[in-house]
Amino acid sequence: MNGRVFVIGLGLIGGSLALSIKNNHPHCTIIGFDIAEKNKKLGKMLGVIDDCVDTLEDGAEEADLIIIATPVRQAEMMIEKLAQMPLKNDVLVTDVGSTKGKVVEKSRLLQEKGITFIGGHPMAGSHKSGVSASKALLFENAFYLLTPEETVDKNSVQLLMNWLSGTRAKFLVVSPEEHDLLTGVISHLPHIVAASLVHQADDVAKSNELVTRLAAGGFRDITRIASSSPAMWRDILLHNKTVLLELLDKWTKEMEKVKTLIKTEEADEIFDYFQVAKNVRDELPQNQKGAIPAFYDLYVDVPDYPGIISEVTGFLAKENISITNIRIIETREEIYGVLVISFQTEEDRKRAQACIAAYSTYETSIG
Ligand SMILES: NC(=O)C1=CN([C@@H]2O[C@H](COP(=O)(O)OP(=O)(O)OC[C@H]3O[C@@H](n4cnc5c(N)ncnc54)[C@H](O)[C@@H]3O)[C@@H](O)[C@H]2O)C=CC1
Ligand SMILES: O=C(O)C(=O)Cc1ccc(O)cc1
Repeated sequence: MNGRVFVIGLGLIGGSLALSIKNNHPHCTIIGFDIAEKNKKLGKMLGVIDDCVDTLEDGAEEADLIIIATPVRQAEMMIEKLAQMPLKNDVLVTDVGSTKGKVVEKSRLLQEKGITFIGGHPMAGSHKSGVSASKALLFENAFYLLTPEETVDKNSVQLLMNWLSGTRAKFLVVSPEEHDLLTGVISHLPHIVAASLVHQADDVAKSNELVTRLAAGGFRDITRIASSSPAMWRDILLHNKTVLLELLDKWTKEMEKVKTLIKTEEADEIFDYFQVAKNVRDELPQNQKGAIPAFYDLYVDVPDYPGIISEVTGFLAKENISITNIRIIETREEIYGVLVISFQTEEDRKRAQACIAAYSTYETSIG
């Protein structure tokens, strides 16, 4: 497709969408805007955008597609501003925010001007932020939720999906309310819990320095998402207030239940509590991107000697297999350590497994 795409907010998500749109529509022109000058410069330098503009007006007026990719409270402000600007009659406006209720409500200002707005949320991402972390295939196989209001023409929804086809995401239409409930349960509440676990450990660390050292393993993994952008999460919590207050009430009750089970030493019920959770979790789809992305981890049993990491990455480099992360699990005191290598795709993980088997006798497992 030809046309001008205007991306407002050149961060992880705005940048990744810009790259994926360009991949499938090489003849379109991607213009970027960000309040931070350095992000515009970086976006251009990295080839994420074709050009940048100094003001919102300069980018919006001639745009065929406008993507608002700022934190959600800023997104509301962007909509207010766009509603006061002369825009093309047939421009499509969308956003990428993690909450939808308030953004869609605000979008009625555009609708009153005859401008089509379709709320959007690519349900994949990372705890990293910024345009330099952008990837064209960040959303591959992820769900991409769209929340068009009933007044929105089906052709406009199709047009937006065509623009976004390079994401290779799976589009799903839901109402803004359903969206906020679903993401509250599977993404927003878990972020609050992750942050609270870090706070709790930090509190104990003040009187026992061993906490920090021991937290390097599994604790670090389950609290990874607590490293996400505080500004983004502040806005998400404020936007999804009603849903989150209800979920937190339920969570508190759930914790009270667990407390009682422990106090009364109900061994069988405690067992059941974990057994049911295990059954449910084991049935969740594997290797499919959700809001909290799955990583394609490969565990490699390796001898613990200096240079082992470069030896194994050397095997992978010979076969041109890219990795996204590598670390050693240090929980064991014996001679052998476990190297955990993360890949972007299942195919890369399979190739890596075959490659390591071909070059060494190290045992591998997918955990
Ligand atoms: N990070 C993630 O994993 C995901 C984030 N989202 C949503 O995407 C949106 C963007 O998130 P990220 O790209 O991760 O954040 P980011 O922090 O990487 O990028 C946001 C960008 O917006 C810019 N910005 C802020 N206010 C602005 C304004 N008034 N005008 C122009 N630019 C402005 C910032 O300077 C920054 O470059 C958020 O609404 C978030 O809820 C959605 C899916 C995943
Ligand atoms: O880094 C992670 O695990 C995330 O949870 C990414 C994420 C953050 C916000 C979203 O709205 C969707 C996905």
